[in-house]
Amino acid sequence: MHLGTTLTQFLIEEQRRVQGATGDFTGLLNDVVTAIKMISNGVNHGGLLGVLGAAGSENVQGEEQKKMDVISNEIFLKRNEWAGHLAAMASEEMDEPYQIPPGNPRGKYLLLFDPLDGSSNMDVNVSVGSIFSILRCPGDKNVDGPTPVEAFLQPGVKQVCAGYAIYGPSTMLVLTTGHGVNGFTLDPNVGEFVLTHENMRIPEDTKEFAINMSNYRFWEAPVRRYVDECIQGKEGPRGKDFNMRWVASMVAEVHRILTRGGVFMYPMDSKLKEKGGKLRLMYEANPMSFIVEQAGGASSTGHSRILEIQPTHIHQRVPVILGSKNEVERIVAYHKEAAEKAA
Ligand SMILES: O=P(O)(O)OC[C@H]1O[C@](O)(COP(=O)(O)O)[C@@H](O)[C@@H]1O
Ligand SMILES: [Mg+2]
Ligand SMILES: [Mg+2]
Repeated sequence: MHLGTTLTQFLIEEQRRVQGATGDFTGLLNDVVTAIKMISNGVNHGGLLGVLGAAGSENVQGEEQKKMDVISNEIFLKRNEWAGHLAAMASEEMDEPYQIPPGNPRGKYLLLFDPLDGSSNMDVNVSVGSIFSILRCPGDKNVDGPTPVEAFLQPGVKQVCAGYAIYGPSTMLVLTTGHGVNGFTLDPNVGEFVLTHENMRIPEDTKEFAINMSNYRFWEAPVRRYVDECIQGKEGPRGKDFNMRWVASMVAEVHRILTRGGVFMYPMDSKLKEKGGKLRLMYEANPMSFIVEQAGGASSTGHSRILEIQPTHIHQRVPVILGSKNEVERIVAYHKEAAEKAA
């Protein structure tokens, strides 16, 4: 594959390498990509299309929905419900799994998505994104009746594909099917994603961290220790100065980490304890962890590898610490030391 390859070409080539591929997966990704192009168009036009501001509703998580959250969710559903690739879908914006409408063909895959990530950034014209994860649906696709929630409850290691789109100065799509990570940039004049970032790798070391510092007083001791050591800079135990970033859009943070390294944390804290964390396992943490690991990085809750968590709920939340491998391993070691001391 060479730079300049279109995403369509890339997908067909990749499927050729998989013996017995039916073209189903390529068809599914094409529909996901069409949804992403439509959302990109809406995000880019912003105020011109009247898509800024609140929708006046709340999602299943009790969070205020932005107009563009609702529109993006609808686009994902409509682009993916008709072609017969999917058994069902699950979204951040919907309480229950979305069933393929009666009369439409059903397929063997499950699609999970956060249709618009970082949507609080929409109104201030800062980067937002979409995140998706594809799983195989267990069982027989021709069985009548709705796909049960249990079909979705598979650990992240079972993902067939994960990706995100970032709607920034340019629109990019970054994805993995378990053979490394590749980035494509949307050429708006042609309407095609073109391979621009081949085999993306995360440097193992970094001098940059991302965390919402306003939660400092709620954090657990190992995270405080890590951040305290970073901000002591050259004079502290790390012996080097660190930089900090917080975009409040996980897609933007992960994209920066894939581009130049770094560590991103939305850790457990005392006010999130009851919920289990801030970020959602199945359509935020799992797809991002798959991408990060495929790029040579690491991803953990602080105590365990995110991709190995057995989900119990489609909207389950988890603490997330991901990025440059050596830094994530250091934070995990701090958690282990603290747990051993407490025991
Ligand atoms: O409000 P905070 O604490 O800055 O949280 C920001 C985090 O919440 C999220 O925006 C959650 O995503 P949604 O916009 O999809 O709810 C993450 O992308 C981001 O990392
Ligand atoms: Mg999100
Ligand atoms: Mg969202």
